[in-house]
Amino acid sequence: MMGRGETAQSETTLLSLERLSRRFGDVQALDDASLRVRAGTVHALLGENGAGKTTLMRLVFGLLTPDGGTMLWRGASLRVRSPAHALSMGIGMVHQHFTLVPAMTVAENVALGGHGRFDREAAAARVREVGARAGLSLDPSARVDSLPVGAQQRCEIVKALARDVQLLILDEPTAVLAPSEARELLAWVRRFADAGNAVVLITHKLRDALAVADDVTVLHRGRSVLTMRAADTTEAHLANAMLGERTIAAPGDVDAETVVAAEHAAPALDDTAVAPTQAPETVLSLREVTWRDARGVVRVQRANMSVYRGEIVGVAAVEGAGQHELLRLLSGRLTPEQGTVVRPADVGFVPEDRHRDALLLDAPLFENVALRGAGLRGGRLDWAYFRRAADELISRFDVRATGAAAPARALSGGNQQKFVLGRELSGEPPALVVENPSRGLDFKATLAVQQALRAARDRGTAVVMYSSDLDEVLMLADRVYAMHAGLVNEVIPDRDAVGRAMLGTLADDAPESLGDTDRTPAGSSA
Ligand SMILES: Nc1ncnc2c1ncn2[C@@H]1O[C@H](COP(=O)(O)OP(=O)(O)OP(=O)(O)O)[C@@H](O)[C@H]1O
Repeated sequence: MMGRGETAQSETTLLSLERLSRRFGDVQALDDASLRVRAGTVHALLGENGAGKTTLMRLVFGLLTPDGGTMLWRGASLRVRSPAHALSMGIGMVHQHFTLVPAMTVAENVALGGHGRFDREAAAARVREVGARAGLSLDPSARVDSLPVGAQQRCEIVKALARDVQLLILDEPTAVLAPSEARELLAWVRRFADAGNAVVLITHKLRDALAVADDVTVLHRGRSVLTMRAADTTEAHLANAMLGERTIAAPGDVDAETVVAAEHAAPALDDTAVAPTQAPETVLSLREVTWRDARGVVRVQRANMSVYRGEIVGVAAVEGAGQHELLRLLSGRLTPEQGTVVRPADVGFVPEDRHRDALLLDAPLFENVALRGAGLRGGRLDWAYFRRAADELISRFDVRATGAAAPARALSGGNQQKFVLGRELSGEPPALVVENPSRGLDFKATLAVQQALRAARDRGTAVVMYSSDLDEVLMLADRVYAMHAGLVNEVIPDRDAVGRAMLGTLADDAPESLGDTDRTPAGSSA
């Protein structure tokens, strides 16, 4: 079955995709896409939002069939009927949106889709065994919905490994992770490949790609435009390939150097912001706000916070510190158990899980536009207006979609994110709360989103943004609140101080702590 090159393991081609094509209605999602994955390697698959990366890997995992082209697995023709079939051949995939059953335990999820009767002890033992072998620790009896996102991802990976996969496809795995978790995951990816397996890593982080991958392939509008050894290329080169032939930047376009500069941008305070001359106008505020989850655990404890007109307030926290709940209290998605929330009727909100919380996937885009502010409207809906608004949003935010009538499901992950952000910004709400706003976006879209947030701030919107990437918080925020174990404190926007406050190691009386009392914005004379 194997190719003739198996003497040197790294020369054995596990998966070979030749000139694949796939169309959805009017959209040619793939057109001449090729990829060769060698055993023992990590292969980074790069490309702009909507370039066709996920579609290509769905062909391999049996979720879609190609219109044309050839797929080979260990040198033999590959026809995949279903994900179960792919798994039985040794091909696994972890999606951008997890497919675990939240109310079931880790062991139950891992056993799901296997054969024979469910044996709790055997399933738990299997999770422990696979986890130990891979160095991915997991409690088999934990319910998935009680796990932080990093552990949910380990569960997805262990689920694939329990089926003895040799090729693991990871679709933007680090997008949901905190930087330390991302480093751990990439180190694991390297070890898994070194053991003779292979990984296809879809990522928007060029630095990660170059750090961990042996080979890289760049897709542009459904075509492979570059394949090389990672050691022979640079971020600027890859960025150019991702932007296609437009290497000379058009006015307002982003060039590769800007991209690299953006990726390496040192966290800096935005000292160009105009200092307000009058007393700042509070748009959002929390006073002694406490919130408890269904199990009685205090997630937000006596929080005090003020957000003024025309500023970006950054929230910095490690996973599970209560930031998820804090953002929902600020945007009116949760009601406090104690304390007072003051907010305008209209608060734009971009939740991190756009699939679950922000979109009706099977509804057309114009109906998804109408979701915004639906609770505030009475009476008839002006559909012609929503169609026009959807068209405008598609062009303004560079959403790649066939039009306002396309269902949200037909958009690539990054384009869904751009659409949701554009929708929440439309109508210029007085306040905007965003959670991981650039998750899943390519570098060009990330810069565009950061620009859009700054522009909203400059128009007077009170913006609250949380990002699991601390550098992004520091780069965008005028003021920073750090959260640790449900406690909210304003901290000077300095990397070390914020980092320590996130870990709960910053004492209240430390000079960097601004305590939990309100401050006027920096530079204010009030
Ligand atoms: N089920 C579908 N129906 C219609 N169009 C689709 C469908 N799935 C994907 N597409 C289209 O195919 C193109 C490629 O999408 P794909 O999800 O593969 O991109 P991607 O490179 O993974 O993007 P991202 O980085 O944003 O996740 C996009 O234009 C998308 O709108």
